[in-house]
Amino acid sequence: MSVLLGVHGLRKRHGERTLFDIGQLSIEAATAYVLTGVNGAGKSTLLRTLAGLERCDSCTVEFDGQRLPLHPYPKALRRAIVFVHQHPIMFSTSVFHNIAYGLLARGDSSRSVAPVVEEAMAWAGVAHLRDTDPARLSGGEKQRVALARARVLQPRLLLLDEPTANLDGPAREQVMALIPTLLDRGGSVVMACHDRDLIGLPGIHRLKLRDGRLEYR
Ligand SMILES: Nc1ncnc2c1ncn2[C@@H]1O[C@H](COP(=O)(O)OP(=O)(O)OP(=O)(O)O)[C@@H](O)[C@H]1O
Repeated sequence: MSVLLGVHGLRKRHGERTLFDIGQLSIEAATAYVLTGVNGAGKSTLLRTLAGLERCDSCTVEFDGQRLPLHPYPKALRRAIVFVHQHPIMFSTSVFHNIAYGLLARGDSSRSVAPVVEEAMAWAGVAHLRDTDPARLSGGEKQRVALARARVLQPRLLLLDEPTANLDGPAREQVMALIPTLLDRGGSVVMACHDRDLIGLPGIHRLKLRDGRLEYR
C-alpha cells in the first residue's frame, strides 16, 4: 500500500495548551480511517488543519513525492483534499447548483458538469430535490448533498467531520450507507466520529487522539 499523505511534526497549541503533538501520521492511498477521541480531544481541529482551514505551529507533509510545508497551504493539497463540515454551509440557490459549484469554480464547462452532478444526486438519493433551496432541507438531506458535493470533486483525501452527528433513524442510516461507496474512485477518507456503527465498518482503520497523541489501533 502506498502512502498518500505523510505528515511530520503536526503540533497545535491554543495559548499554553498543546492540543496535539503528532510526530508522524501516514494516510495510505485508497484507505478509510475513523478518528476517535473524547469530546475536545482535537479531532475536528486535526482535520481542519490538514484541510488548511486552521494554521498549525509547524509541520511538513509529503504528498506525491514532494515535501511541502502545511503553511502557507499548498495549492496541490487544496485541490486534492476536501473537508466536509458537520453542519455544511450551502448557497441559497438549488441542490444542483451547490453540487455543481466546485466544478464550475475549477473551470469545468456547464455542459461537462451537468451529467456529473446528475450522477452524484442519484448516488446520494437527492435527485428529487434538484431545484430545492438547501435552506429547506432536513439535516440528513443536507449531509447527503454535502457528500455529493465533495464526491464530484474526486478528492484524493476526503475529511469528514462527524458525518452522522445530530442524525438519527433513517436519516442516519442513509448517510451511513453512502460512506463505503465514497471510495469508489480510489480516494482515501478520514472521518472524525463517535458513531459506533461507523467505527465498526468492515475494513476501516482506526486512529485515536488521546492526550494530544495519535494512536493507531
Ligand atoms: N480558537 C480556540 N482557542 C482556544 N481553544 C480552542 C479554540 N478552538 C478550539 N479550541 C479548543 O480545542 C479543543 C478541541 O476542539 P475540537 O473541536 O477539535 O475537538 P473534538 O475532538 O472535535 O471534539 P468533539 O468530539 O466534541 O467534536 C476544545 O477544547 C476546544 O474548546
